[in-house]
Amino acid sequence: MTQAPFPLTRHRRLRATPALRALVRENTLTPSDLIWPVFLMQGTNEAVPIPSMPGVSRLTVDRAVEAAREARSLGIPAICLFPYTAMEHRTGDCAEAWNPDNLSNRAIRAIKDAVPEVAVMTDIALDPYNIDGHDGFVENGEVVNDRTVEALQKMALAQAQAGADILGPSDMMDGRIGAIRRALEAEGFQKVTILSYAAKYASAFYGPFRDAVGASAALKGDKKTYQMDPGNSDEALRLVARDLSEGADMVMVKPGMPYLDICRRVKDEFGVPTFAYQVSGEYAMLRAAALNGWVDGDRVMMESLLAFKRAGCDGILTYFAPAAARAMNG
Ligand SMILES: NCc1[nH]cc(CCC(=O)O)c1CC(=O)O
Repeated sequence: MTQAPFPLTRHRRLRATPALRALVRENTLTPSDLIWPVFLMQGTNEAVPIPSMPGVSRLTVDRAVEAAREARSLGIPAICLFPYTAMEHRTGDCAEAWNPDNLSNRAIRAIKDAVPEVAVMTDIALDPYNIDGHDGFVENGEVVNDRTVEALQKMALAQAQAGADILGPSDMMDGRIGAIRRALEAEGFQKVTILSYAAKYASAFYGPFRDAVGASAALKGDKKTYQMDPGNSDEALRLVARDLSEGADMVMVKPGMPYLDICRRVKDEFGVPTFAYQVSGEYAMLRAAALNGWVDGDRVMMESLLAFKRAGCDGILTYFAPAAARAMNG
């Protein structure tokens, strides 16, 4: 780097006015950087607030369609669906996961019917349907890999059939990306994309999400045998490489803010479309501080999202999506 000595160089010159700051700003945020996660529930014309996520509600399918319309008008390109599954649909065999008419698949169809321009992303993992609350089948107290992957293939095909644009395997089983990609190709779904939750950590920041989808009570034990150890960084690169080699189109790091170092490493190493998930606990802590008047809610929201862009991310899954897009649209 070449720099004249002070006072020939004065760094404050370029910070002196809004115009100059705007001119030299390296990273910016736009509504098209956002994916909006939406929680689904049974029923019609209802929204039930989630206490640990102030400002976020579970929506019935018709209300989720309204959310998709709002996404379109705000310039948010994609929404991601997470179902709150009724207790009677949580079973040992997780069959509801690939039911073509389950809540999630009905919502995909309704949204693609009404607002085809908005991309619909899904979650692929068994936890909403599993009596044990785990992302995979539990046999003799162990989360088993290969049998789970077969179930995830069926789940993926049902979602593709319903019209999903982006499949989001969030389960962290080995071999699932390749298995899902092969199934999609075999069934003629060449255009369906996979955004792999490639580096997903076993995190305490998922707490409010598990309340939102009713998984907190169901979960026995923890997810440390399949989700990553928060102490690891090189392993994230191996997992991203593996998922890309199996046919992932895009990759994700999750959680977000505590793992920006991983986002940067992934982007530098692979240069592929890289996303981060600013998860429920991150949203909850920023909202809680804002509601207490301890921080300026809008400003910490925008600053936290811009940090992902600076770390190299192409986009962010965030519960702030509609609020942030509204703020940007002025
Ligand atoms: N496979 C389930 C899943 N998909 C997204 C999240 C977390 C999202 C959030 O906290 O906002 C989780 C929770 C988990 O792994 O236990």
